[in-house]
Amino acid sequence: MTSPLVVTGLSKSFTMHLQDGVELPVVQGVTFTLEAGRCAVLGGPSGAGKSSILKMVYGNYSVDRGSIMVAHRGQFVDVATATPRVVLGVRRDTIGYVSQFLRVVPRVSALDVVAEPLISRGEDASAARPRAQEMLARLNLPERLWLLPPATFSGGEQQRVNIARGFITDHPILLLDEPTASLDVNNRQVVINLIAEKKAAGVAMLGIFHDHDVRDAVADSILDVTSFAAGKVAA
Ligand SMILES: Nc1ncnc2c1ncn2[C@@H]1O[C@H](COP(=O)(O)OP(=O)(O)OP(=O)(O)O)[C@@H](O)[C@H]1O
Repeated sequence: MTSPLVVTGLSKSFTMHLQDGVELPVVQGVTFTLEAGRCAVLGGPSGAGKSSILKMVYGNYSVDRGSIMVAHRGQFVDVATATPRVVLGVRRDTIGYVSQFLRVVPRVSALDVVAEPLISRGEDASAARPRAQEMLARLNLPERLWLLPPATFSGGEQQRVNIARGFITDHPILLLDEPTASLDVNNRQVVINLIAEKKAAGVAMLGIFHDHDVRDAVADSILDVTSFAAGKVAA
């Protein structure tokens, strides 16, 4: 089977313009392949560049060298060099992203925040809203909160809205940036179950999990970010 995501020789440094243009190397030569139905976890110490890799794959950070080939609408596109228009298409149809924090939109209810990715992909609101309710119920968000905007929710409540929004779609690739960071043990287990269901559905996942129990439960392979620059071969 063709891999949905092939990353080759990815390198990036940041130029600190306020400090005489000092170059801060972040990652070098990152090379890996994601497989459908498996979850690869980025490992390595704090500051090794794990989040930066996710942001490059999602097209949020520019890339200095290397390629990010994504199977998108029946062909491969290189996110590293794609136009913003193509990157938006990749995000709509191919790569989903569950970040640690919810980007709160004023006056939009939690239910609509969760249903929105389905509606923007052409699903009817009448079908999308019950699915959003189902996701919020699974993540134990109290029903009294569903019609309120999440701006005043607790950190864990906001994160659950964010997870519901990220997992509701059927993107074939899912990026997970510490989705369980502020969750209690019950809700962590819900996320572990959601990831298992995505695997069964053939979704390829790339994630960062600082919680060892969650990492052990979901990881099919660990990609040590520091090993690439040293020229070692990744799992
Ligand atoms: N936008 C940016 N501008 C400048 N430096 C940045 C930027 N984003 C990340 N960095 C730097 O790149 C390095 C890697 O950061 P990154 O967040 O990718 O690491 P990480 O492995 O995800 O860390 P953690 O496990 O602590 O979240 C850090 O030294 C960070 O300060």
